Amino acid sequence: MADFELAIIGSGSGNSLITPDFAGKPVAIVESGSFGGTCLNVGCIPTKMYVYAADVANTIRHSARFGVDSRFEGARWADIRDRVFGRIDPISAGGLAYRTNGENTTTFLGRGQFTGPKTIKVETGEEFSADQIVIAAGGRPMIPDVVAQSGVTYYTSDTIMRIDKLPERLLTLGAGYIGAEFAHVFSALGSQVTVVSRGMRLLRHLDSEIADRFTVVASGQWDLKLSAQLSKVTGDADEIRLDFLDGTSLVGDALLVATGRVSNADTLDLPAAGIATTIDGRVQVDCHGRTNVEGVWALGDVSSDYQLKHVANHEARVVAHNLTHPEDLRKFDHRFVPAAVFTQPQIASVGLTEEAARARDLRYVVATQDFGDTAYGWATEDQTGICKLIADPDTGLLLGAHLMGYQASNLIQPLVQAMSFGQRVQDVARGQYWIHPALMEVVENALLKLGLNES
Ligand SMILES: Cc1cc2nc3c(=O)[nH]c(=O)nc-3n(C[C@H](O)[C@H](O)[C@H](O)COP(=O)(O)OP(=O)(O)OC[C@H]3O[C@@H](n4cnc5c(N)ncnc54)[C@H](O)[C@@H]3O)c2cc1C
Ligand SMILES: NC(=O)c1ccc[n+]([C@@H]2O[C@H](COP(=O)([O-])OP(=O)(O)OC[C@H]3O[C@@H](n4cnc5c(N)ncnc54)[C@H](O)[C@@H]3O)[C@@H](O)[C@H]2O)c1
Repeated sequence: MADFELAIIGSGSGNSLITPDFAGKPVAIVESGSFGGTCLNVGCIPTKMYVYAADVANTIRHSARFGVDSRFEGARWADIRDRVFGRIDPISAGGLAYRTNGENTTTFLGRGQFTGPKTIKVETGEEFSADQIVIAAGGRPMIPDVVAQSGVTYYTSDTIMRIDKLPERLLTLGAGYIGAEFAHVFSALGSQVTVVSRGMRLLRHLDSEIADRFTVVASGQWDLKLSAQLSKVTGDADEIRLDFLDGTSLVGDALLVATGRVSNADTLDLPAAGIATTIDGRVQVDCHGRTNVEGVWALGDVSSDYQLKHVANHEARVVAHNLTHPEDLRKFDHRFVPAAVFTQPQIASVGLTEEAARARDLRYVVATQDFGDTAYGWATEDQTGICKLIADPDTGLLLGAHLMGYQASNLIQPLVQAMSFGQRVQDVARGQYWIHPALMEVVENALLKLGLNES
């Protein structure tokens, strides 16, 4: 049986573990799907390339508001798709070739499973051992039974970006990140989109003020079916029908299921290695990325509290260090994890929601700044954008930041920085210049509005 110094299951964030510290040392990497993992092939990167095309389409649609006449004449779906995957597929293929031809790296293409604490068998029949193993096997879409057992053809984020033509009527089950991003993409490019949400509001993980505001904006863009309890899914290749407990139904040409993602931990035969899992089925790790089995580590969606690429990347950097520095272990830093939803309008958040601050019985103050009440907001005719900040009035430290509006995913960064480095609101607001009349003034104004106890 071949023996490796390091074996990695999953070529997403796991691929970045092969640092110069492993130069000349034998490393195995096992991949059952597309090389490069979710973010590259079916996640962050292709979705944001589609989102950009959707933003362009909407800019054209709404240009008359600025006195610029134009007409949206349609989207060439196949051309958009081919631009996206014409960029991505060669990167995936190049990454695979690089590792396959690498002097010290061996790729195994197929599903890997544990056969013991330090041994892995690939579905191709190959089996090997390794001194250290990193589980970076990610997650997969969760499909509710009512859909899975219906026998009806449906799409997930893994498949919908490769379809041949834009559906006329798209039904989106789930109103989280993926539902909101794809609703924007398909609606802007020309589909009639209906978003089906179990709750009263979309993106319910957000601060409720932002989620409420977004739900109102979304209702002007897409058809919404809120508080929906799906009872039956039927249909054929031409039409899908969703029936709900309240007696209503919806029909569409295609169904996107976006009801969350689950860890792939259950596919790895972890019991064969004695590796423990959490109650919700993720690989259990400590703050250094160690599982309960010595020499076996895990990171990213398969084990993390977060299903975000910047978190998986961070965890990979920590584990990469720890693999070769057993006397100087680093810790994951999950204190201030930001996230953005690339829908229309964009949404970004970090830290506590107001509900969470209240539930923790914290002393806090809140300030909000509408994008529309700043000079750049006048330029963009913004009517919905908001920056909401939550801070501790005594220490002047931010507790949470929540933005909805143009470029929210960028605007939030100085707030993430302030929280990460313990910078006080007063210092951030007045200890530096803010470029006038940049859109970033929404952040400056919100900071200045916070009613703190000292200045
Ligand atoms: C549609 C979509 C959009 C997203 N957009 C964003 C975004 O904008 N920003 C953001 O931060 N995050 C985003 N995410 C989340 C992000 O993609 C993930 O958090 C991140 O890719 C997780 O990385 P990972 O390395 O843990 O897992 P992955 O990248 O999923 O890598 C795991 C790899 O392991 C392989 N594998 C699984 N089981 C086995 C096995 N038994 N044997 C061998 N190989 C195996 C899989 O094929 C996969 O290639 C998005 C996700 C989706 C689905
Ligand atoms: N921009 C980004 O960073 C980005 C983009 C896409 C995905 N992601 C990551 O991927 C994860 C998965 O995305 P997602 O949108 O699938 O999950 P999600 O958790 O964001 O949203 C899932 C939605 O499905 C609903 N739902 C769950 N079970 C259901 C059921 N049985 N019937 C009907 N509705 C149901 C939930 O109420 C929720 O509205 C996200 O949590 C996020 O971490 C991130």
